[in-house]
Amino acid sequence: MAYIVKEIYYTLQGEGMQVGRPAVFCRFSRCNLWTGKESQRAQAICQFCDTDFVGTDGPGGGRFASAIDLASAIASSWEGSSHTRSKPYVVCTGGEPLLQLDERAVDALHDQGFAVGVETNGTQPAPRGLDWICVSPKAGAPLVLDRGDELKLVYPQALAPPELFEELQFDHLLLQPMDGPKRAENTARAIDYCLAHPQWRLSLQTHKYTGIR
Ligand SMILES: C[S@@+](CC[C@H](N)C(=O)[O-])C[C@H]1O[C@@H](n2cnc3c(N)ncnc32)[C@H](O)[C@@H]1O
Ligand SMILES: Nc1nc2[nH]cc(C(=O)O)c2c(=O)[nH]1
Ligand code: SF4
Ligand SMILES: [Mg+2]
Repeated sequence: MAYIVKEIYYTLQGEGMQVGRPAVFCRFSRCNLWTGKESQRAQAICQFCDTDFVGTDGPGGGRFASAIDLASAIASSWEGSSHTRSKPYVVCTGGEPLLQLDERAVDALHDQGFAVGVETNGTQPAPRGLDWICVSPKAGAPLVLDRGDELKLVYPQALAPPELFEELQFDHLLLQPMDGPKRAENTARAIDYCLAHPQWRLSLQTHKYTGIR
C-alpha cells in the first residue's frame, strides 16, 4: 500500500503532555470526518479543523510506495543530534493518520530508531507498537480507540462534554481550547473547567503562540 502524505517537517510538539519535544511531523493526507474542502466544511462531521491536509504539496510531501520509503523520508527530516537520553521522535498526524499508518510503517520507523507518536480522532483502531497515542474525540464520530496515553479534547464541543470521557483508560486528560473566532473565550472557559475539575489539564497550542509550525 502506498502512503499519501501532505508534508513532513521538523519542529517541536506544540500540544499535549509531550509539548516542547523535538519531533518530525508526518502529516498524512485525507480525513474521514471532513473532505478538507472549505466549501464542504459546514456539512462535515468535524467542522473546526485548523489544518490543510489535502494533497501532497507540502514540504517533504508525496506518495511513498513502501513503509521503508516512508520511514527513510522521515529519518532524513530529523535535524537533531543523537543522544542516549531520548530517541528521535515522529508525530504521525493528518488528516487522520490511522486511515494509513499500519504496523509495517510503525516497524520501519522503529528500525530507523524512532519512537512513534500518533494524533488521532479515535474512529479507527490503532496498529500495534505505537509509543504514544493521543486521541482527540469529535462529537458525532464514534469512538473506537478508547484507551491510550492522552485524551486531548478540543473544548467546548456541545455534544462531547469532558464528563463523557473521564472513565476511559487514558493516563492524561487534557482540554485544548477550540481555535477560531472564539479562541479567547474558549480559552477562558477551558481554564475555568480545569480549575473546577483538576483531573483535566489545559493544553495550549504553543506553536501558534511562538510562530513555529
Ligand atoms: C488536525 S488534527 C489531526 C489528527 C486527527 N485527525 C485528530 O483530529 O486528532 C491534530 C490536532 O489538532 C486538533 N485541532 C484541530 N482543529 C483544532 C482547533 N480549531 N482548535 C484546537 N485544536 C484543534 C485536533 O483535535 C487534534 O488534536
Ligand atoms: N508544532 C505543532 N505541534 C502539533 N501537535 C499536533 C499538531 C497537529 O496538527 O497534529 C501540531 C502541529 O501542527 N504543529
Ligand atoms: S478529525 Fe482531525 S484532521 Fe479530520 S477534520 Fe477533524 S481535526 Fe481535522
Ligand atoms: Mg496542527
